[in-house]
Amino acid sequence: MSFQNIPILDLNLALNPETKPQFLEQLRDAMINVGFLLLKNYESLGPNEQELQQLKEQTLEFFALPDEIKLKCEMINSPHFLGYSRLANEITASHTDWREQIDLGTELPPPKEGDPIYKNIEGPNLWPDQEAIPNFRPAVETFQNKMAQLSSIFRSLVLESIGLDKSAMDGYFKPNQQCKMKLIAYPDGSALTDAKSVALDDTPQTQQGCGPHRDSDLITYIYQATPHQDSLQVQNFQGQWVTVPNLPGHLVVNNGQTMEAITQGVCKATIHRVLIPKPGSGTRISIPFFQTIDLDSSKSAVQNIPEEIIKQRDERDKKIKDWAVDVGFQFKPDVSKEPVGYAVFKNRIKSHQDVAQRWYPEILTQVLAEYAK
Ligand SMILES: O=C(O)CCC(=O)C(=O)O
Ligand SMILES: [Fe+2]
Repeated sequence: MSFQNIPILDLNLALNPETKPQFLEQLRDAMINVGFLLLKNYESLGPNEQELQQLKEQTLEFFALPDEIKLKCEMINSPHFLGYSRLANEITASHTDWREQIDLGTELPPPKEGDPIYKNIEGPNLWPDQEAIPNFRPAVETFQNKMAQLSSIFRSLVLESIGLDKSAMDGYFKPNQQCKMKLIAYPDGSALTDAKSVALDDTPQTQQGCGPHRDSDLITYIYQATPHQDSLQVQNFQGQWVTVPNLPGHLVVNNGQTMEAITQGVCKATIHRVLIPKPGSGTRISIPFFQTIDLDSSKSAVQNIPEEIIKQRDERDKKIKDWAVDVGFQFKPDVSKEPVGYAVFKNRIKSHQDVAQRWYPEILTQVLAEYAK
């Protein structure tokens, strides 16, 4: 049988040499057999309660800004796929996502002339007008810095848990490595009665807050900022949807496809989705942080994974049935053939076709042709 619950891990156990082996064992199981976990007691290495609260307040303030201010930093103005997306403008698994969001990344310069096209994933943010929301940028940057620190330590623990040296992935990162994040608002069902899809001829009857997908990055961390319980779901390896509990003081942690690719499939990138919050439950706010690797990385997968771990991967794969029936097509990184940036770039094009139409019309045509195959 595949997993029925999301494991809960206590980071304090990892910080004490006596309990670290127990932590690593739980972590290995979560990485191989679930792909998702809930992490508690991360404050000494990551954001504290007050910093998360500030980020939540700034997120609420941002979404409450007049449309004209939000639209000034709309993603269509960014060749880097950063900025604000209005409600119902994003597509996942061929349907509209009934959410509104702003994509933010580590503040970086645009790529240089002559750089490969996928380098456009990196660039400056489109910040909302500082006068309208002065505390927004500091709250976002504090969160990014703390999460960059936490995710880097967590990555070493993951490597140790699958029998590798904790520095085994250092070569996949570069100085000032870009991290991504999103502030997302999911209006509840009763607020969507008159809503219209921007991108497709869809209605909120799909119940799709965000359609079934695997993340593209290395590891994702999600701060579920409002107490909604029944929105985020993970598909187990028999195709059943398992709800991720929303526990105060816990971050959701999940593997992305890059992680799966560079660990030879050991760490599973599990399919997940978000349902529209129940009518009357208010807007759900969720803040995922995406740890990414150097876009230029075309190193092959990590080597030297112990036999015993590979065996656990193969046992899991033998049991996988009916999985991924409705996830739709996604570009999967194949680090042995091309730099990881290509897959990440194509997935951005597919999700944000209006942005792609403006900045990369020819590549959009190619991506849609590949997607239709
Ligand atoms: O809203 C959430 O909690 C998760 C969203 C998600 O899976 C994503 O944006 O990749
Ligand atoms: Fe996701």
